[in-house]
Amino acid sequence: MVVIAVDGPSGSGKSSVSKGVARRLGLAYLDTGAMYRAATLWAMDAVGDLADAERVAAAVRGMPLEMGLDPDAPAVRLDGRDVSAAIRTTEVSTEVSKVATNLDVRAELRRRQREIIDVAAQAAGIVAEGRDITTVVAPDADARVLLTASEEARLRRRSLEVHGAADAAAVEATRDQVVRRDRDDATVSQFQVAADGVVTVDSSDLDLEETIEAVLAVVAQVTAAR
Ligand SMILES: Nc1ncnc2c1ncn2[C@@H]1O[C@H](COP(=O)(O)OP(=O)(O)OP(=O)(O)O)[C@@H](O)[C@H]1O
Ligand SMILES: Nc1ccn([C@H]2C[C@H](O)[C@@H](COP(=O)(O)O)O2)c(=O)n1
Repeated sequence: MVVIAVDGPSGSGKSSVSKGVARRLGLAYLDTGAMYRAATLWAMDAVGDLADAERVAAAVRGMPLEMGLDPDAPAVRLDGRDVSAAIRTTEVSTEVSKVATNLDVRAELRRRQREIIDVAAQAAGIVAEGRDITTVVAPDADARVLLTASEEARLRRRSLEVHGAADAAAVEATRDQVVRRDRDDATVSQFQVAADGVVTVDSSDLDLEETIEAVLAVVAQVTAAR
């Protein structure tokens, strides 16, 4: 019965590290960014114009979303259809901040995220990751971590993931998905500086396994101190 909250900027490693921590501790895993991506896909189909804040929020309130919580297969379903791949396209990545900065959408997704976390907390527990989990969605989580990495490291990682290379051209092609998106998202969430009681883990010079170990060490330390 443990709740672990992880926030951080794009490419800091939140998803990979949170899944690793959930696996190691036998916990559920919630990718809240995937919920914003699913909302974007749903609103693109249902509304079209993502600048129409009221219609987008109404569509999201009616969105039939199911979040898989298995860290080995966190499937995302919309109206029964597996959209795990469809929510990761460049189009959704480019548009998602328009939906994530809609305050009525945030209120609806926050309500759903809290419900999922509350149910999971009655069982083994959960690792939930995103931009506002440590500060807004689950500020009472047992362990709260801000996962950071230098802009250079984050651009290199995302570039390797998307383009299979980290040369200057590939890094430039990735910049919008990392730097511009963080700038837009930071207008509604605080994920660049740790809030009070949130422990920062800087993964710039760590590999994935070392980062998972560093987060597990924070969890062990803060839960032992309770
Ligand atoms: N410590 C690390 N060292 C090297 N590569 C890493 C590390 N952490 C994550 N990565 C790699 O960086 C890429 C981005 O990681 P991930 O998708 O987990 O980041 P994220 O913070 O969830 O990003 P976003 O918020 O944009 O979805 C992945 O290819 C992942 O394997
Ligand atoms: N708690 C959250 C989670 C995500 N977002 C926004 C920020 C991103 O642009 C988008 C997709 O997230 P990603 O899959 O890249 O982690 O969703 C947010 O505002 N709050």
